Amino acid sequence: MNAVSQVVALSQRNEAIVVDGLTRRFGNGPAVLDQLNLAIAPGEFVALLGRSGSGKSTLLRTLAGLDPVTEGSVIRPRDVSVVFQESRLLPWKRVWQNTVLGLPGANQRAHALSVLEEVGLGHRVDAWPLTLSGGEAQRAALARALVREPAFLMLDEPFAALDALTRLKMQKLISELWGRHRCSVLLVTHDVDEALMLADRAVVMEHGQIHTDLPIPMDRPRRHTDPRFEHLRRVLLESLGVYDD
Ligand SMILES: Nc1ncnc2c1ncn2[C@@H]1O[C@H](COP(=O)(O)OP(=O)(O)OP(=O)(O)O)[C@@H](O)[C@H]1O
Repeated sequence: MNAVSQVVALSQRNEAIVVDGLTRRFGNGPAVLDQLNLAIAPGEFVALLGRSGSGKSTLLRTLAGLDPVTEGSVIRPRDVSVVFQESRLLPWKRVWQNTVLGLPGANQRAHALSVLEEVGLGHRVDAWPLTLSGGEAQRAALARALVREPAFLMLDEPFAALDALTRLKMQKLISELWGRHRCSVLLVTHDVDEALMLADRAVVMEHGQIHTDLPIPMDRPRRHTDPRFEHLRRVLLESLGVYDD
């Protein structure tokens, strides 16, 4: 069985993500996603890059079921969570209440506490969202995503608004959480180094399609000093058109 049929077979057990010939248009405009194909294996970490306006967020929103499909098909697990650039916490609910919002079942607070502890926010469980720092708010958003134990976690530039040091800490946290939960991850990022530090594969979008699909065969934990890092960075920057003109 080849790799694609393996992924298709797994998708029939609701564990993989398979995007087949996906097209998305807004009104009569050009296709933002143009017969796009992408497969993500269970537990795989994929970084999605591309120039501004190349359709990354549209792809993610479509995968999350937030945007309709014009043509083609999307197969994905039922349990998905999305973390956006801004935390989207409800300001009138405490952090722990935000974390378990909408979840059924008893022991909600204990459940929230354990996941908030896991993301390093155990000391802020009763805080109001507006009193959190940017990094803390994104930790809370991650806790809210993880508490649902998603089979597929989508991250849309979750660290873009954070300062450089907080961003590095959050990358480390994501790497640890993924190591523990082993869900499939799609991370939208503009940051080539972030993709190389975290992902198994980096895919680059262009003209509504996947233009580059680059495996990142480096052991974890990764170091910027790994000699393969510089080579992969150059390949990715080239595919993003950084060296054009
Ligand atoms: N609701 C909408 N109505 C009309 N056009 C839209 C809508 N949402 C997105 N688009 C268009 O689709 C294209 C892709 O947008 P998208 O936000 O997916 O790009 P992106 O790669 O995520 O960009 P960025 O990196 O700047 O966030 C853009 O040309 C955008 O104007």
